[in-house]
Formats: sequence, structure tokens, C-alpha cells
Amino acid sequence: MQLTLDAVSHRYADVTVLSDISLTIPEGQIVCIVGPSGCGKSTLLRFLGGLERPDQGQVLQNGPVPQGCLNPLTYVFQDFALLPWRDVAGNVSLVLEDHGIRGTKAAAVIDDVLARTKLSDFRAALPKQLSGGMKQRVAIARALAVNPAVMLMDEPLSALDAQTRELLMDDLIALWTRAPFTAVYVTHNLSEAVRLGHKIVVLSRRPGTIREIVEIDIPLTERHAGDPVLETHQARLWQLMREEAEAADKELGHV
Ligand SMILES: Nc1ncnc2c1ncn2[C@@H]1O[C@H](COP(=O)(O)OP(=O)(O)OP(=O)(O)O)[C@@H](O)[C@H]1O
Repeated sequence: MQLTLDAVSHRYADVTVLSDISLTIPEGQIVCIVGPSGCGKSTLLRFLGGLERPDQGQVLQNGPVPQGCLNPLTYVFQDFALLPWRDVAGNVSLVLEDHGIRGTKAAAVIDDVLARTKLSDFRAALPKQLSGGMKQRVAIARALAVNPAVMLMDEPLSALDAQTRELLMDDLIALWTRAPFTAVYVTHNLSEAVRLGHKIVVLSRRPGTIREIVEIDIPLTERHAGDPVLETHQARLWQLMREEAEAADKELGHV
């Protein structure tokens, strides 16, 4: 399934948050969204997920959902959002129970997603026994269990330390390579964006408009830290972000 934002604008009271955003999220691609704090990235994600509706413009879903899809638009949050009293398998099972899937059918899905996220040996662990990286793996396993059409990821790695982030990025790339998924991935971290994004959308300061879309056509498996092409892309993104931050700073200086 492909998602399209068509001329989306939105205000909260007297604050215009987003202005005239038109964007396509193609099936099988990871689209990263970067931009200064408060420019409307999470708001955009809520519109894409149908949690809120924009004042103007539309969010369109085109094409069929994957076979066996239980929840077409599934979120992965920064804070993992796991139930502390349920073990790893129980947290994944919850989303299946919501759809009436139990017993051997549920067990097969749980086994599959835990294997894909390297959690098979931790199925009986409680969240408090897991590191941050492992908790986020559980959240990703839970998202995969519903076989979503699009994963909406709101800064999924930003609560993790740098080494864990690297490992999780490798895991996401391995998951995508095995079975390409569609994702919208909000991040502040430009090195994450150039490692994971097929397309990187740079939003301006509030009201968020599309400043530039950077496409990177290097296969995800060939993107390595320190790659000069990726560093050039990252430098370009930083230049754009810096201009926005400086402009925001100057505006505040005039208040
Ligand atoms: N429900 C709401 N009611 C009123 N204002 C809101 C609401 N949700 C968001 N805002 C405002 O809209 C603006 C954009 O918020 P949003 O969280 O989408 O930005 P963001 O780019 O994700 O920010 P950050 O990078 O800091 O996470 C902010 O000024 C925020 O205060």
C-alpha cells in the first residue's frame, strides 16, 4: 500500500503547524522525515496513521494491504510502550489477541517475529530484565506481528545509546532486506536518516513545509558508517537544518 499526503495543512488554535505538504510514501521504501523541533513531524505521522485529520488536504491510501495484515498502519514509538507485567512473547501476543488470534496460529506468528528480531531466547523475559535495545526489538517484533502495510516510526532509536542504535540500524536493514517493508521514520538523527532512508524529507521550521527531498539510491546493505557519499548527503541535510535553526533563532531574537 502506498500513502499520499495531498496538500495537507493544519492549525492548532492560532498556530499553523503544517502548510501545504504533498508527499508520497511508496510501497517498500523507508521515508525519513527530519526537521527542527516543533516543525510538525509527529503531527504528520498522526495524520498518516489516521489518529487525527488535517484541517486541509487529504491523506490517501492506495493499493492493497499485505496478505494477513491485521493492522495496516502500525506505530513504533521512542518509549517502546511495552506492558511491564507481560513477558516478551506476551507483549507480542497482545496485538494478536486483539484480533482474536490465539493458540497455535498465534504461536507461529510469535515464533516467526521473535526469530526475525533475534529475540527467540528471550521470549519469557519481562521488559524490566531487558536493555533498551532489546525492548525496542520487542516493540518492532510486536509491530511486525500484525504484518502492517506501513510502519510509522516516531524516533524509534532516540532513547538508545550510540552503539545500540548502530546495532538496531543493522537489524532494521536486515529485516528490510529479507522482506522489504514500508515505513515513515521520523528522526532528529541525520546519520540514521542517511543509513535507513530511501528518501529523506526535510521540513522547514514551523509551519512545516517541504524544504527538500533527498533521494539516496545506494542499497541499504551497502551503506556503511563513514561512506563518503553518505557523508556528503548528511552534510547537505545538516546545512538545510542549520539554515532553518538559524532562521528560527533570528525570528525569536526579534520578538
Ligand atoms: N494536540 C495539539 N494541540 C495543540 N498544539 C499541538 C498539538 N500537537 C502538537 N502541537 C503543536 O504543534 C507543533 C508541532 O508539534 P509536533 O510534535 O508535531 O512537532 P515535532 O516536529 O514532532 O517536534 P519534535 O521534533 O520536538 O518532536 C508544536 O508547536 C506543538 O506544540
